[in-house]
Amino acid sequence: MEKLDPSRVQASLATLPDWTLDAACNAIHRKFLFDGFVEAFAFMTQVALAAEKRNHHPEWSNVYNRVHITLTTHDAGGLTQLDIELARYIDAVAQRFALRGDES
Ligand SMILES: C[C@H](O)[C@H](O)[C@H]1CNC2=NC(N)=NC(=O)C2=N1
Repeated sequence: MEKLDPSRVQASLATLPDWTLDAACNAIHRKFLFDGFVEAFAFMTQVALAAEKRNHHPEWSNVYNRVHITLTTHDAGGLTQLDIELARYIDAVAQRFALRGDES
């Protein structure tokens, strides 16, 4: 999978307003705040199954009701279309939960 060039990254991010690009433009990240651990883990379970199906996996951490996700393509050394598509899927899953915000 080809690394996206900077203009493609910018264009894709325009459609993913809740995701932040890192300084090196090699990864995007988003923080989620759920009602509690059960909701956070249910969200993670759905994302995990989709990630495994795509063979494209998030870097993430969870503390109680917080989930922090970073997406990058290790094999390409940066962002690819796989990250953009996984981010879109993750946003769709998150929409089914009552998010308390994405502040940390
Ligand atoms: C061997 C296996 O196919 C690769 O390591 C896959 C697995 N999941 C992956 N996930 C992500 N985010 N980036 C990768 O480059 C990647 N590579």
